[in-house]
Amino acid sequence: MPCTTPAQVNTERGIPLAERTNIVLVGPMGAGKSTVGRHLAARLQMPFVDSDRELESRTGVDIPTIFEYEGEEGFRRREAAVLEDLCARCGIVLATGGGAVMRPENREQLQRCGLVVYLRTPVTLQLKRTARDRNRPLLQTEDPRARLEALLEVRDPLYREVAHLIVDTDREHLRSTVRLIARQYRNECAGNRPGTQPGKGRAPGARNNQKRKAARSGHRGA
Ligand SMILES: Nc1ncnc2c1ncn2[C@@H]1O[C@H](COP(=O)(O)OP(=O)(O)O)[C@@H](O)[C@H]1O
Ligand SMILES: O=C(O)C1=C[C@@H](OP(=O)(O)O)[C@@H](O)[C@H](O)C1
Ligand SMILES: [Mg+2]
Repeated sequence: MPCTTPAQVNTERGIPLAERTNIVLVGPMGAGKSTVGRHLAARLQMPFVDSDRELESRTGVDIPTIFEYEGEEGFRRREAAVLEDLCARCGIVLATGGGAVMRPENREQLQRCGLVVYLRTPVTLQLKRTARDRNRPLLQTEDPRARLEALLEVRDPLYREVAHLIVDTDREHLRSTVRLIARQYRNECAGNRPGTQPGKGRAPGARNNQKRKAARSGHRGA
């Protein structure tokens, strides 16, 4: 269900821009989705939801326990159900888990419900940021670098497919990443929320995936 007035129409993939009132962060483990999401939400005064934390609070157990008892398949099933519920909300900042893009139905819902931002991060940085955390079952392996590389090979095209905007987190500090996404959201989507006005101008440094794709396919982007 659209959150607001269907005044603006975006031709890209037939998805009305007016449905996008959320900000959705995608990207690999250690990209900073949870961290950037929390700061972004504070800056924009929007509620912040992390789909992994939501899943943990619904089940009452942590992610490694879900993997232990139900395997990755069980985790993905639960994750998809959580994402479906969260995508029905309006005006939130949503940090997804790194594998949220694996299911086509997730990709479609994420795309529809918000401005999707891919936090692109090199594997070396992912490794550094996740080294001390035991809460990611997929990295509890002999060779986490090889695992991250293999995952990125499969997932990078999916992150790109779903994203409206790609931000390189290795080139930007946390604060400037947050500022850049906030500005882009204000420009593109904030006017969709009642009582808000879209901003002016484009955030410097932002790479608008939608517009690049639209230019290639001869469409006009959002
Ligand atoms: N832009 C950043 N610069 C420096 N450290 C970061 C940045 N983003 C995240 N981190 C750190 O990296 C770790 C993993 O970040 P997290 O937000 O949990 O990533 P994700 O949710 O994408 O897996 C955290 O300790 C966080 O403080
Ligand atoms: O990449 C993945 O498949 C996963 C990423 C994790 O979230 P973060 O990306 O926030 O670390 C979490 O959802 C789970 O451990 C699986
Ligand atoms: Mg996270």
